[in-house]
Amino acid sequence: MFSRVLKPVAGVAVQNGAKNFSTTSQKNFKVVVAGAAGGIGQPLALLLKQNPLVTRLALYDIAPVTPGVGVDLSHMDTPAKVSGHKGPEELPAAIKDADVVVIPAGVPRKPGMTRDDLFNTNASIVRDIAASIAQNAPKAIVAIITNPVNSMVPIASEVLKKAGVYDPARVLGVTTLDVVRAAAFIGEINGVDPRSVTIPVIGGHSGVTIIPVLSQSQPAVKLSDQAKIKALTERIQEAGTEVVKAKAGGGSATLSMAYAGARLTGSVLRGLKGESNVVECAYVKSDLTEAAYFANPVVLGKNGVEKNLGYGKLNEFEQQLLKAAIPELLKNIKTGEDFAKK
Ligand SMILES: NC(=O)c1ccc[n+]([C@@H]2O[C@H](COP(=O)([O-])OP(=O)(O)OC[C@H]3O[C@@H](n4cnc5c(N)ncnc54)[C@H](O)[C@@H]3O)[C@@H](O)[C@H]2O)c1
Ligand SMILES: O=C(O)C[C@H](O)C(=O)O
Repeated sequence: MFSRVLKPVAGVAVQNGAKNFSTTSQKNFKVVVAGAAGGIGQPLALLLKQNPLVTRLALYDIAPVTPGVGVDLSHMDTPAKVSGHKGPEELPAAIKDADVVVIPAGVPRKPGMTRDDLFNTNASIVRDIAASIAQNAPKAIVAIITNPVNSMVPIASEVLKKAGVYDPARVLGVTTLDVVRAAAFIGEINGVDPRSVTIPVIGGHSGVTIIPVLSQSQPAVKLSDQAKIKALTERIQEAGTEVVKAKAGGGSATLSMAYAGARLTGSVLRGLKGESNVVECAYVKSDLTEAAYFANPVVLGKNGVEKNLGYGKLNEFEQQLLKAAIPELLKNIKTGEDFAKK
């Protein structure tokens, strides 16, 4: 049953994405943050305001503070022109002619909840934003942070399909935080700068669907026995829950997510501007496994996902992780597709 799942794809070299923003802007890009007043949205907007590739930054949220967040950011002495848009009636103006729409809109977890528990609230939020993208910026690259990512990407894809504007190269689920965490933990173990660590994290973005491919880490992870490899794998899979527990009812990861979201958005923009070899892990439409959406390294280019690099050779332990992930992914994807087809 998993023959396609286990088929290794040619060796994958992952570079560590947009660690440095380009200093010369060759094109003007409009970036929208949908959910801009939230725990992720505000620091994400703060980081994007500093990216010289962003010339227009539109902030959208239903929260009354949103225009004020826009005014606040507009006082920064960086080139991006900022606009704040509050409430559904202002959504079209926010989205209009966007090159990239990043979506962190929706509720976060509290202790004891799974990401799937957020589905009922967040599904319609992502559906409605996707519908506006279909109407107002059908060519935009859509980067979805909202959980559960495994189901939200299928929802947005189905909405865009229904509107006749779906391009699988332009819809990404943001799994960058898993890569960032894996690099942070490996850096600590190896005693090196985590920014020098390259590590693919594949599959999806929840529990067992998060598969850090530790055998492909560069430099190699300095862990001798399999029990420690297993423990590190589980820590990466449960890192979101580690933050949820530590915040004790105050939400989930926001600052590290904003950092990861700004990195992914920066990489998308570098690809759009024509830079070559921009590689990030992302959850995208895929035919590598039985799951219709799957995360692994992709090359980002002028039209979004230019090339899917696959997931390379997995060792036996990682193949078992993949086997465990696929049924969960299939279930999550079906939940999203069924909702969008209602
Ligand atoms: N992909 C990842 O790795 C990752 C990491 C962390 C968090 N998340 C997810 O990101 C989402 C946001 O987390 P947060 O901590 O920023 O939450 P938050 O509650 O602090 O912010 C969410 C924002 O969304 C806004 N919002 C709600 N409904 C909206 C709508 N219909 N249109 C526009 N905006 C709307 C809220 O007003 C709020 O400002 C959650 O679903 C969380 O689980 C994903
Ligand atoms: O854990 C969460 O609910 C938020 C996010 O998906 C994360 O990985 O931090």
